[in-house]
Amino acid sequence: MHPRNFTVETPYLKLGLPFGPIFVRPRSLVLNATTSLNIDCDLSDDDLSPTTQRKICFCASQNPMETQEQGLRQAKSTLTVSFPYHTHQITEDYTISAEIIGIGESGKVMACYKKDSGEKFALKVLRDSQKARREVELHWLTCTHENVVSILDIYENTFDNVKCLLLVVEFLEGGDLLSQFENQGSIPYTEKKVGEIIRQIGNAVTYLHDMNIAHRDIKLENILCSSTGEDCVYKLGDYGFAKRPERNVLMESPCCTPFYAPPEVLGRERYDKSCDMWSLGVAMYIMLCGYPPFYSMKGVALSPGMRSRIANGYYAFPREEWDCVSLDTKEDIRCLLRTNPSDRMSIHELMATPLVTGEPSTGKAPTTAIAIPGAEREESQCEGGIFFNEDDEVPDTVAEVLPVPKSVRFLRDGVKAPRLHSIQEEVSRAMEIMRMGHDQVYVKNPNTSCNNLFARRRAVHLSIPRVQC
Ligand SMILES: Nc1ncnc2c1ncn2[C@@H]1O[C@H](COP(=O)(O)OP(=O)(O)OP(=O)(O)O)[C@@H](O)[C@H]1O
Repeated sequence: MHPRNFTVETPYLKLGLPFGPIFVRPRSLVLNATTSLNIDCDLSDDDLSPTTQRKICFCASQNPMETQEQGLRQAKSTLTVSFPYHTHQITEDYTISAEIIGIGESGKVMACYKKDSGEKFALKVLRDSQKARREVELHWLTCTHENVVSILDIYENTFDNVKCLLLVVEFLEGGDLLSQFENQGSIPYTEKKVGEIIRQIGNAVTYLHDMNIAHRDIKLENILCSSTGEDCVYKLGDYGFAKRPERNVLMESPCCTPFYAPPEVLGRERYDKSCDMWSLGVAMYIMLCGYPPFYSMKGVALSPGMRSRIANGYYAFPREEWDCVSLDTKEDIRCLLRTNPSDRMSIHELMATPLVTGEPSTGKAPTTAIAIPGAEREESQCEGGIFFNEDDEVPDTVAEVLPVPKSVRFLRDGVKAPRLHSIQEEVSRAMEIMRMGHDQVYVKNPNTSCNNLFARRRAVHLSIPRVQC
């Protein structure tokens, strides 16, 4: 689409982007994501002779494009940040449109158009920070993969004395997978379709994990679709929580290998990757039945009950939706939703499953999701089924277990289901808890919180009336 057809150049202040005066400079930079990290990851341990190791270490701390173009700057901290970026104003190259493509926690994603070709792209603006730089760096390192959203250009521009990183990425017309799923009524996808989605996203995750990068925020909103048709290509985006082992431990050692890394660092790395596998399990579950495995029944953000159910792996495969799903696929989900990170299926194991490869299934019998006394009692009602009492707390005794999980009752009783988007928010917060070393704490607004437990305590102790939600 050409910008002449529909867009008027927007006053940037309206977008909260007070672009300054434009300085025109000759430029020709096209980002080329060949990066030193590829080099250090592609080598097997055997290849790591001391000379090679030193060479890699050197490469890892140098930006090979540093001298390529005026306006391109090497990031200041070479050990932690290594991506090329422009320092001239983005408006010299792109027309920023008022069209909002999506809204995420870190702000709006806007449409922008390349001035010389009229091509549409998506623009993400991040306030410059260590976290933002990590996001851009890890995304840039992996963005040449066909199932990762490609980065076209990166700018470092200052607006009102606030330094920002501007990320121009390919625009994916099909939008995010959660919206696509909801737009068709949250009707479960077939196993074939889920297998195809997981195959593509799994390819991206394999690529990341093999580079020792954990995405840590895999969810349907962060899977972007090239189209709404059968030929859709699925791509992983939003590296806001992505992480790889601390460079100062793994890279600053004299020979540039993990020999000096303490076990907790290596352990954490494995933990982070297994967090991705758990998320893939949740995504698969949602796509196969139309509701998530874990959520609060009271429509509140992450309740104590939901938290406990996640921690204990209490979820169900209610028959109504899951009878038509193969035993193998349910078993895959069980292996992905294992509570102990080290027991969880790895990405390589997932990629070898019949669901992903499309090969005939072995038809092996499933194991139970979690062994709790009395769970067998429910088998007739819901396979692998567990939990849920009225107060959204984890049941203390088996007697409190309901035969039909409340999690799906709203579907059967014709009650309007909560939008998956709001449920996903809760799952996202659960993810925050699962991430080790997460650097954001979510604090609810006490005046508007609908959390029942909090409301009860507030009413009892402070005589403040309950919020009507
Ligand atoms: N390249 C793109 N093409 C099309 N839509 C996009 C693109 N990038 C982002 N979006 C839309 O914008 C939404 C938010 O984008 P993104 O996840 O990158 O932002 P965020 O602020 O990091 O969000 P989050 O809340 O997940 O942290 C996406 O869910 C998607 O709907």
